[in-house]
Amino acid sequence: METRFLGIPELAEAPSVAVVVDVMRAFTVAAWAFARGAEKIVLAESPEDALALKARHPGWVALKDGPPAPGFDAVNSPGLLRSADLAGRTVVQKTTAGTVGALAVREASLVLCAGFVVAEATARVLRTRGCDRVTFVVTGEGGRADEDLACAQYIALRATGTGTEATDFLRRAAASRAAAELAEGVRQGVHPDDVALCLELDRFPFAMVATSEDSLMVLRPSVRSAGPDR
Ligand SMILES: O=C(O)[C@H](CS(=O)(=O)O)OP(=O)(O)O
Ligand SMILES: [Mg+2]
Repeated sequence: METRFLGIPELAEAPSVAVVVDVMRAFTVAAWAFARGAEKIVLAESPEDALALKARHPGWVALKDGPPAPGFDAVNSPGLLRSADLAGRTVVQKTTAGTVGALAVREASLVLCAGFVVAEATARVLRTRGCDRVTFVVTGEGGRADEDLACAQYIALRATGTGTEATDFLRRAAASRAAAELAEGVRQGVHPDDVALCLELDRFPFAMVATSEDSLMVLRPSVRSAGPDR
């Protein structure tokens, strides 16, 4: 498998297969939303778009990063979301890095959104589909966020089938700037358990696939299909 690791500003043309990584916190939050019963997540272009979508669909749950904001129902925190009842709900998510990265590769034929909590499930999709060229989008800090790069490198190694040990990759993520900012209260809309929740390896058995639906980019969980792994 040929892999490359790019920041959002480095995405020149649409890749064929993209794995968009945001460990802290967008795609850990997305995975928790599905675990709490959400049917789908619409990735919004802007806070204004998120609110406009919610205005058209009052039953939808609008979520954005930063502090609680008027019109929004939730913040981008796994610790705060893990007790929410989202059964059957549609979540509209807008964050600084993760959702922007996914929208930047919306023309790709396969878009997976990932963090450590869905690492093995994501790698399995790449293996079973026999993807030979994969672009990992390292969403944080213009491509330099080490929590995202470490997770991307780990998934890439798992996808090639090698028995990669996760410890060093998780250690890098735990030592990242994002982890420090979350722990020190620099970032807002934070629960004390957020960093630990973002570092839970393979907490969930599903991968997360984003596709275009009616001009929106929609993320859904993808449970392992029957049949042999390759
Ligand atoms: O909510 C987060 O952790 C960040 C927001 S920021 O980097 O603190 O501004 O967003 P994400 O897109 O999940 O990295
Ligand atoms: Mg991030």
